[in-house]
Amino acid sequence: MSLKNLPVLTDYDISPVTGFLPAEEPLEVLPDAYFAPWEETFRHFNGLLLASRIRQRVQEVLPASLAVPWQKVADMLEIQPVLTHAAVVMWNWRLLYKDGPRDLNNLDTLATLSGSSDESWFYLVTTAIEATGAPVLEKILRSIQLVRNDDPTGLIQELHGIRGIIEELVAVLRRMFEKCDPYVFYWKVRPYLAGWENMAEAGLPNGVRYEGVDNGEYKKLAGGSAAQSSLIHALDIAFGVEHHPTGFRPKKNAAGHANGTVNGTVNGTANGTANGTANGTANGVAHGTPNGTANGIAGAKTTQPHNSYNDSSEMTAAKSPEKGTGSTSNNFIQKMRFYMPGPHRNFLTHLTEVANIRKFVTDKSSLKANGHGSAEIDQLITVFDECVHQIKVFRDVHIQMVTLYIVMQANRGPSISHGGFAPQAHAQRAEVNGVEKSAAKGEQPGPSSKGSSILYPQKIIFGAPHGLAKKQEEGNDVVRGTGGTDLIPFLRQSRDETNESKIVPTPTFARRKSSVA
Ligand code: HEM
Repeated sequence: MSLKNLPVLTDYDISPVTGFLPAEEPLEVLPDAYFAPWEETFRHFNGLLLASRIRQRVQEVLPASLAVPWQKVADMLEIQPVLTHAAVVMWNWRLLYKDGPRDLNNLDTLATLSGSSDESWFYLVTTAIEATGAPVLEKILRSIQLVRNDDPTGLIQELHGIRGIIEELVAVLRRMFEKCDPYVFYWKVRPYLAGWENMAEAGLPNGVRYEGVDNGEYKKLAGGSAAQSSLIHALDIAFGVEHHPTGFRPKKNAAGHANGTVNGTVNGTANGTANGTANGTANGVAHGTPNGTANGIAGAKTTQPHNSYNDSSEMTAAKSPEKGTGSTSNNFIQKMRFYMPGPHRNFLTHLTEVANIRKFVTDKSSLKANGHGSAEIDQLITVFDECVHQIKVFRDVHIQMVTLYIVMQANRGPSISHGGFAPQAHAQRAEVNGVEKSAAKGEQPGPSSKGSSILYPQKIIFGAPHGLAKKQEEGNDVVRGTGGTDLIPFLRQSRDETNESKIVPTPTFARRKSSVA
């Protein structure tokens, strides 16, 4: 049987040097005069926001002048017309010194929404992660070839290199704490990343209407998230890390693969067995519709909001950002691929089809179990597990970060003394105290007292919930991610699934450490 050719990075718009980042610095502004109104609005964005005049320039309905070209560009890139990881991380950087490296000592952002250095740092740490991880792609492809050559010695060497790179990713990730203040991130930056899916409480029950696109129907598109990083997906695929819907833990067979039997229930709604087997890694995506991307959703009528990625009813054959991908794969993680540029998504599909490292190491491990072990097999298992362990450590640190940057901020609430000012919150507090001054004086409330320029859109201090991350139920803190996930259980499971992908599993000690919340 002839083997499928290995992917060639450049065929998928991936640079061997810069990975998923473009090899050239991204354009700072669009040169054509046609785009001048966009560029102009964006140049004045922070001023317009401060002066509470942004709504005079930007409506909630996306006008055709924006929606049509945006959709066209998105179609060309095979990405979604919404703020994405690609837009704010991969294509939003410049080098301070042109001959210097793509690292945190030499990167700046092209654009931010809040105008804060915290937001820049938030994006740039992730850009630096993409840059640091770039060499891992060729190493993964070489490893796959070494498996095909039945060359465990070469593979061991290559895996050592990969482990070193993942360690570096963790080191860069930890630098987030240096210059991105959790308070600023949560209250001032994150609202812009929210997208318009699951945003009923923020006043967008149907998403946003794109005038002139698909008969002006509403689109519900998820917010930007580094869960859209092709790099992390590539690592999962390479090492056979399988993700399942939250609360859905399939039994593994001897080779460590899911055999399709569901262990427990899915969010209390599904029980019994999952339809479709989860053989091999992320095969849900492999069978997705890489080219259907934008079209899948663009043509769809607005459907009922769905807030849960754990619901088995979503595990149907639907293949668009609005639905799951028809397997026991984690729907949220699979859905995030529709928010990647098409070539990168296609690369992941191709990679999935040729991934063989885990099977090779598992087979060697079986040899050992049957009394045919060797020092080389031991080394191979060890270094493979070390790579997986580093991915798990990455997720440990990430959970700590999410706890600090989201859960704790959501629980604490906004702080007026922190330098911010929430007009709507003040107006509501005034109501609570029975001192609605403007009403008492018979005056019309001024523009700042009715929330036209809320600087804390995530939560109104004394009022009804209004936002993204918040307590969903009294006494039960459920904080959701921009993608709508019940994020801590989702992230913990993702971490645990990584740990369980080791050939020789080790206990997940990190749970206590990472449960800061
Ligand atoms: C302050 C920093 C960060 C915060 C607050 C944060 C927040 C989140 C949240 C809330 C999710 C859940 C998905 C959702 O519902 O939106 C998520 C997922 C994810 N994030 Fe981050 N993130 C941060 C930094 C990063 C960085 C730098 C990376 C590096 C690429 C990253 C990679 C991921 C990945 C891969 C997932 C999917 C879950 C998984 O694979 O385990 N995040 N993040």
